[in-house]
Amino acid sequence: MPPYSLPELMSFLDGLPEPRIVMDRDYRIVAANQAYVREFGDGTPLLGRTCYAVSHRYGVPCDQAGESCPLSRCQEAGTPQRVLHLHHTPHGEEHVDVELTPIRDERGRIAYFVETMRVVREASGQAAARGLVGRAPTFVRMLERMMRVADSNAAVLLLGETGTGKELVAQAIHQASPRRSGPFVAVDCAGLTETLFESELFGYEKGAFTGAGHRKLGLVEAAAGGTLFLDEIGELPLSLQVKLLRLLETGTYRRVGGLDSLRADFRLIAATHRDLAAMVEAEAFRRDLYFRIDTFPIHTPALHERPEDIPLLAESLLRRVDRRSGRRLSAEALVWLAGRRYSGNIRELRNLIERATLMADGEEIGLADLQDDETPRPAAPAPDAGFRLDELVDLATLEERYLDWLLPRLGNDVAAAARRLGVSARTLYRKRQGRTER
Ligand SMILES: Nc1ncnc2c1ncn2[C@@H]1O[C@H](COP(=O)(O)OP(=O)(O)OP(=O)(O)O)[C@@H](O)[C@H]1O
Repeated sequence: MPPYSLPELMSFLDGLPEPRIVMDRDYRIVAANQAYVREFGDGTPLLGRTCYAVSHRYGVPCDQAGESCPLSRCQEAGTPQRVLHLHHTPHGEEHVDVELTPIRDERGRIAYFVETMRVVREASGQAAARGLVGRAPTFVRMLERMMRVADSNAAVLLLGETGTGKELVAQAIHQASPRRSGPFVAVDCAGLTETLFESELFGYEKGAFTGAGHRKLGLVEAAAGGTLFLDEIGELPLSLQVKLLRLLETGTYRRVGGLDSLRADFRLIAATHRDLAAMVEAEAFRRDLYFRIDTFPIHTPALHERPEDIPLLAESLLRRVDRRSGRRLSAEALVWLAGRRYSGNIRELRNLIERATLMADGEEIGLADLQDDETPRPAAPAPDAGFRLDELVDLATLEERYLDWLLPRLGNDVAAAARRLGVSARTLYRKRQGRTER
């Protein structure tokens, strides 16, 4: 017998707000608390049914259906296990954060498992008019990392191609964090010049410089109690990286023209589409700043890493951009969208759908509406188009043009290009920045 009888365990669990069930070693539900019945109950009795049948409609445990199973992991490791699963709920399929804790009998053997569930409100597994949507394994992996880090105050670094949803992910982490009632302040580092950096981030006192007619709050101060999102951090010039590092290390700053040292109170989320590690090697990004912001990196997958999500995203984006409600994409249109390459990722998909909604007159958006795309797109260059030069140029220009031709072919991956060219990434960065090699 376990140290607690089932009725004792249940009366304890019933008092808890989160949905919880108790399972035996054979995956059978032996008890469910009131919160679980309220949120996940489907009207049919739960007791005696297996968790995989109720949550997934599987005939076999999750690990035999190609998913990770927290129960078998918990059994093997003997410690609590946490995973993210897509579960059937009365509201359709939703992402659920599942935590399993073993309950031992007096001889130390695992007798039961208590499973605690939390529906992830920050992302949807079905088409939705707002927020993150997705169900592909790469998306679920990202979501799992987001949910793990959200509770903490750790710095997060979002790494992913342009248009993969880094800003949306940053907002979702903020929403899932204890700072959700505080502000979310986004800063585009690409737009920060030397002169703007301090006045934008730290604010200024009245009379700090000509034109400073009143005290202005900086973005760091505006983010107090919330999250500061530094977008495009890879674009920050080296001279400004030092200033940012000082803020992060000391946790204090001064308004321009001010004497008081003010304490910063924000959770940092930074994002970039650049290969920061390669930039560090190339000395284009400070190593100390990199390690300061890289506490918890999260990769935001490109569309080609989650092609199965394209129809779901397309349906969701249609609800967001169409001024007429209730229209659908034709089956043919969905197939065409799913088979396309997107160098601009979800942003490009969104634009494509928005244009099509303007072209379509009927209730259905068809292939012709999508293909009526007259804007010349900076399409990814055809891989077989060779390098050509039709005029006489000096060697420096030749090198420059060759790099202009080569880099897009390698996805603008400087580290990969450097390997192909037999030079260091650092040399290549310097060439791109128009500097002479040291
Ligand atoms: N998982 C998702 N579900 C639904 N919409 C998404 C998702 N990810 C991104 N989007 C939408 O795609 C567009 C681009 O997203 P976002 O601006 O967050 O990308 P980004 O990675 O920050 O881009 P950049 O690097 O260019 O700043 C936005 O309209 C956003 O709402």
